[in-house]
This record gives sequence, C-alpha cells and structure tokens, in this order.
Amino acid sequence: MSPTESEFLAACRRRQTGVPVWFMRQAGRSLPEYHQVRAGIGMLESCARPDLVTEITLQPVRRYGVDAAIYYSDIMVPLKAIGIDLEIVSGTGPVIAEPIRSRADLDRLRPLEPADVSYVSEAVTQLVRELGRTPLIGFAGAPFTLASYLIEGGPSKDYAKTKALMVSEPALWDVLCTRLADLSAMFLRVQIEAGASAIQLFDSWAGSLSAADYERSVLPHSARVFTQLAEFDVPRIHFGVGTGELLRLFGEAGADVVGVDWRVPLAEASRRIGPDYAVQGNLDPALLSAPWPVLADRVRAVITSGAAAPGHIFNLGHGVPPTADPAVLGRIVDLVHAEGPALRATAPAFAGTN
Ligand SMILES: Cc1c2[nH]c(c1CCC(=O)O)Cc1[nH]c(c(CCC(=O)O)c1C)Cc1[nH]c(c(CCC(=O)O)c1C)Cc1[nH]c(c(C)c1CCC(=O)O)C2
Repeated sequence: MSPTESEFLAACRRRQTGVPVWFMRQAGRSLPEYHQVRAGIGMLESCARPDLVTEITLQPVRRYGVDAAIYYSDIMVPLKAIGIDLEIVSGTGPVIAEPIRSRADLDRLRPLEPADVSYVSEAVTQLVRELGRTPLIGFAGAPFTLASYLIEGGPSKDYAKTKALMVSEPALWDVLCTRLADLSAMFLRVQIEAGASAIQLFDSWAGSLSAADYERSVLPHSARVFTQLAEFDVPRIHFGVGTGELLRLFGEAGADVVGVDWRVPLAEASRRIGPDYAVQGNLDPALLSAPWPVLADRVRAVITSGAAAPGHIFNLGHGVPPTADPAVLGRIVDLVHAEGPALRATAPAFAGTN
C-alpha cells in the first residue's frame, strides 16, 4: 500500500495492510438523518438533486467512518433518465408502467447521453471534493437485473417472464441486454469521469440462474459493461445474491473484486474465484439484530475467512435492512478497524486455488 492509497483501494488491488469496511445500502432508510432530508421528496426526485445526493452520500461516512462512500442513486435512475415511465415504490421496489416484452417495446430504450444525467456529474464532482481521501464508489445495475425489472414490470420471486424470454427469444434478449449494457456503461462512465474511484456492478438477481444459462445468456452482456470502461484504471466490483455457483464466472466477466453473499464462506468463495481477485462481504444482514457478543464473533469469523483471499473488503452479504440499528453498524466498523489487521495477519495465509 502506498502512503496516498486508501485502504479500500489497496484491498481492491490485493495489497492491503488492514481490513477496509463499507456497507451496501449504508445510505438510506436505516438512518434517521436520511428520513429527515428525504421528508416529502420522492426517491427518484431526490436522486436528481445534487445537494441531497451529496448530503445523503456523506451521512454514513460521517456517522460510521466507513472506508468508502457509495454514490446515492438507484440502478433504475438511467432508465428513468431516458424516459422509461417508472416509479420506486417504498416497501416494494421499482415498478414499470409499461413492461418491455417485444421488439417494438425496444424502441423505448434509447441510448443514455451524459446530458441526460448532468446532475450526476455535478453531484459526483461536489462529493469527491467533500470526501477528501475517502474514495467514492460509483455503481450501476447489470443487464440481467435491469432486464428483470423491465420485463416483469416490477420485483419478482421467480423471474418467470424474464427467463422465458431469455431462452425462447435469444435474439430479442441479446438486443435488449446490449442496450442495457451500454446504458449502464455510460452511467458508470459519467461517474468515473466526474471522479468516482471504484465502481460496483449490481447483478443482484443473477443468482436465480443456472451457471450454464448465466454463462451463455448473461455473462457476455455484463462483460460488455466492463469492456467499455477498459480505459479507466478504477477497480471493478461485481456483486449478486445467491451466486455461489456463479462466483468464478462473476470474476471472469471482468471484475477485480467479487462480492459474495453470506451463503458461501469467503475462504471457499476465494478458492472458487481464484487468486487474481479480491473478495467483498459477507456478514449475513439478518444477524445485525443478534446480541453483540454473538455478532462480534461472526464479524471476526468473516475477517478470518476473508484472510484466505488475496484481498478482502468487509461488507454485509447484501444491503443494510431498513430496520438495522445504526449503533450496531458503528460498532462493526470500529471492531473491523481495531481487530482486522491482527486477525488478517495471523489467519492461515492465502493458499492459492488448491
Ligand atoms: C436491486 C436494486 C435496486 N436498487 C439497487 C439495487 C442493487 C442493490 C441490491 O441488491 O440491493 C441499488 C441501490 N439503491 C440505492 C443505492 C444507494 C447507495 C447505497 O447503497 O447506500 C444503491 C446502491 C438507494 C435506494 N433504493 C431504494 C431505496 C429506498 C427508498 C425509500 O423508500 O426511501 C434507497 C435508499 C429503493 C429500491 N430500489 C431497488 C429496490 C429493490 C429498492 C427497495 C424497495 C423497498 O424495499 O422499499 C432496486
């Protein structure tokens, strides 16, 4: 680690000394200060206001002293920005007025221009200035997860319409996902050019697929997102839920860091992904309500298991639940910072892929 490189970026590049920590969904509903600034303002409306985006992104950094900020927005923002009629309904998630299911529907998916999201450049520029040494993570949704919302019309349990279209109309699926890949790549490009120093691609629901279907129908499109950003020297994190069988492919798609949910221990995850990748994760968010001594031991276990990987960023296995107690998250950050370096140094060394 160079003296000017943050612990977070050093871990992404597999040369950390301590254990950096941040939380997916660290900004948002678990924080009273978030509810205060969002009062009376819609979710998507708040994403288009640089003053609010800056304040909400900074809130968890101030409160917890996490090692990275994540840009406050949503994976649906670029779709809204090209004119797709959608809402984010509290307690439900994204809802699309007219789902996309035919070739004619694709006409509604035009390319994203930087001018469509000028508020993003403005907010990122302001944020990077205020964050100082703390890195900002930019993010976007991966084609499969975005397609699932567009095709189903909203959240889904089984992704039946999405998978049916994927296997029965591969040509239509490929055009749809190519457009979504380009949309996400442009959204990420805008964030990187304004100063984001790492990116995370969220393919939250890809874990619903078999490895064969993922590799054939999804991986090439997610890889296209990363390929389009090849000119930028920023670490790429690739995350999904329930991806135990897909972890190696998540790395191969073009990531530097693979996000792991709580189902696979990090040492095993790293073994599956290989020695050229750092891992991020993976405390079960449901355990945040366990008594502190029990939870603290689970935090230590995550660090010890993560020490088998050549790089480890501590995180939850999915987002912070709205009911989480912010005081508990604060204690986790303090514990990871206090005990992380020694736990990582004394755990069994990284043993390669064997
Ligand atoms: C699938 C997905 C979405 N959005 C996102 C994903 C991928 C991550 C994941 O798997 O959780 C990504 C996202 N959404 C949000 C962020 C902000 C940054 C952060 O992580 O702190 C990020 C990174 C804000 C948000 N996105 C949303 C909120 C809540 C808005 C509110 O009701 O106040 C926030 C703060 C809404 C949203 N938007 C989406 C869902 C499923 C929901 C929750 C619906 C609900 O339970 O109410 C789509």
